[in-house]
Amino acid sequence: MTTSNRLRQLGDRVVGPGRPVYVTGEIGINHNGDLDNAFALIDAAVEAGCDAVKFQKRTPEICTPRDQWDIERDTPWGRMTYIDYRHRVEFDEDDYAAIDAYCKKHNIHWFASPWDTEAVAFLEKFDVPAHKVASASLTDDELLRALRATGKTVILSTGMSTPEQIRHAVEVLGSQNILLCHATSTYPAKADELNLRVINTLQGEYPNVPIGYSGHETGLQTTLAAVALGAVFVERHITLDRAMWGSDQAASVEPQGLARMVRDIRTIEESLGDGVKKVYESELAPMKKLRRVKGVVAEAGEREPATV
Ligand SMILES: C=C(OP(=O)(O)O)C(=O)O
Repeated sequence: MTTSNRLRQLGDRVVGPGRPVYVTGEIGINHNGDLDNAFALIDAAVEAGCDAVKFQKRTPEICTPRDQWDIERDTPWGRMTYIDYRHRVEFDEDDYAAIDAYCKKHNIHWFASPWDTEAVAFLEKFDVPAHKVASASLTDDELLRALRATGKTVILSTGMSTPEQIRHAVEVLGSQNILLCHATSTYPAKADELNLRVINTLQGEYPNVPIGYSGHETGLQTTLAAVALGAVFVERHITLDRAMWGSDQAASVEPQGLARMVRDIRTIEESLGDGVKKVYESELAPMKKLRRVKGVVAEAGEREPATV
């Protein structure tokens, strides 16, 4: 198996085995429709060393079932109908133009998961490096076909999906431009339902597709384990404060945690190495001091070192 066909272009970055893990801070709708919140979240992602921030883009009239439009609910902005609320947490074209400029200025990618085909057309007005398919949209062939037509890398999340549904979605999207993400779609996801070994199952089943991880757990250890298992792309929801209004906030990572997570991902990718057993130059002094039976002496860095 070569790795070259498991590499994907995301703007000016190449993502895949042997390349730095591409880390995405999923803002989703944790900005609560407030551009200042979005900028503060972008700042946190830049500060942490993320490669991208991500949003969710919906056309409310298409994504909200008609029978829910008029249901009233209490929100931080007063009592309003559900359709008004969905509009309240959506950014318009001017907002995204401001986000685009802000991300360019701070040298961080942004992209989004469109939840309907109008949202695909909306996002295509911008120079986004990729599109994402949320797990909930994996069975939406019309959306997948619209995304395939963009020619961009499509990141496909696989939460709440069967192997057959995933195979069908891959067929509709074509495997050449996609990156698959293992995910469990519960918020927060429990450790015993993360099933991180599915990352290896997907690697085996889709040898020509890079495999990543989109996490909704609390804590960071399991996301780091996903990287150790070979995830080449990582996405976690981010928030300014887990106590903020919104259904995704509680299962999101705050700025300090995000910085720790990216730092630890970089250490893990460095420490995974190339898998070739060798004796390091730096091991020679400890070897001299500690090893009683010398064995066959090998040069530092040789592929087949000492027999002991
Ligand atoms: C919900 C989303 O993705 P995931 O299924 O990976 O959480 C999304 O990208 O909007």
